[in-house]
Amino acid sequence: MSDQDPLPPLEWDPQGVQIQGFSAGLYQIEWLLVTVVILYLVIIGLPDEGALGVLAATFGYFIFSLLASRLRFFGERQRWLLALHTWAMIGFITWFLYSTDGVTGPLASLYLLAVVTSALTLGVVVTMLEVAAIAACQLLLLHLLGTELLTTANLAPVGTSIIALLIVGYLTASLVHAIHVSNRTLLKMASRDSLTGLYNRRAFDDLARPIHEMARRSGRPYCLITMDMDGLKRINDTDGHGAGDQAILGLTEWLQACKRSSDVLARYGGDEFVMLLPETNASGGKHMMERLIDAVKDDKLSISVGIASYPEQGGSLEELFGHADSAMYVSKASGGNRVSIQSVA
Ligand SMILES: Nc1nc2c(ncn2[C@@H]2O[C@H](COP(=O)(O)OP(=O)(O)OP(=O)(O)O)[C@@H](O)[C@H]2O)c(=O)[nH]1
Repeated sequence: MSDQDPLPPLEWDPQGVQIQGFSAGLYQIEWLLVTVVILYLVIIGLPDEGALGVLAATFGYFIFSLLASRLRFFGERQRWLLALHTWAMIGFITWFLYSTDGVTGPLASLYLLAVVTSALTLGVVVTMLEVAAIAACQLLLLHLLGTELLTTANLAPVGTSIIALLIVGYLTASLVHAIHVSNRTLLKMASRDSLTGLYNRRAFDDLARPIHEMARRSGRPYCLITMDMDGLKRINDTDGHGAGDQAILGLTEWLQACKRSSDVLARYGGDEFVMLLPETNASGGKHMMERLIDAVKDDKLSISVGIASYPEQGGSLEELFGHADSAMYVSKASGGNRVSIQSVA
């Protein structure tokens, strides 16, 4: 979908929503980091050398966090912006350790904040890469502080803390992944019809609302179509429920074949389907449904269709549903297998 496309995404994006929700709390983690650092400086005192650098880095990091939370970077739900925050965290902690107590001091555990932030939002691979970056930073610190690198006494504490970060990062990211998987399954169960795999009524209502709002703001039309299969009860009664299911699945296939990717299709109830066609007026929707009725005849399927379009036939979704349903009943009462548009006085 291009940037100019007026339509909202037609798929729910649980991970995106989760990232957006997490971002609201991210600045609290960053301010916690700044608070711990300030407390440390107040209690232990500024280092003899490089005090100005420590203060400047702390102030700079505070401003970065403040601006990032104010600018609402995360409105775009971009993961790389979250990654940028964790890299800034790692950079700031490394600089602080360099200027104060060195690699193995108590503040080295602050790296945990970056690892947990990453594990909660960016996945196992990125988290492991960040732990590797922290290991590199710690080795660089040892080197810069003039410590002999290749001695067990110096490498052991760094190695131990890196292993701890690896375990915490891996376990947290794996658990979050498992939660994403189960969320996706739950979302699918809650939003899809089990027979056809189409959106159910609840999902359709959720997806239709932003399209309506978008059309209202842009003044562009959209078309709401309600459909009801003709004679499904007779198919069930004469050929069995399995044949009825096949008829529903057959119609679903035809509907999916004729719709555009931006159209939203749902099974609204037993033998009722509903479709929303963005950027389409009533006559566009009518042409499409007449072609469909013609095509499904070959499969001995028959449907009654009602159409209402925004803004011609109503200013709200509820009104449009009312008009489309009335039109559909007109089609049904006229013998079915036809399309009707209710004229609005
Ligand atoms: N096989 C099958 N039948 C279903 C399903 N959901 C609803 N039905 C049946 O579909 C039938 C719908 O009946 P009606 O509303 O009278 O619709 P119809 O038989 O198509 O009659 P008209 O709408 O008047 O043309 C009912 O008998 C329902 O039990 C389903 O998932 N599978």
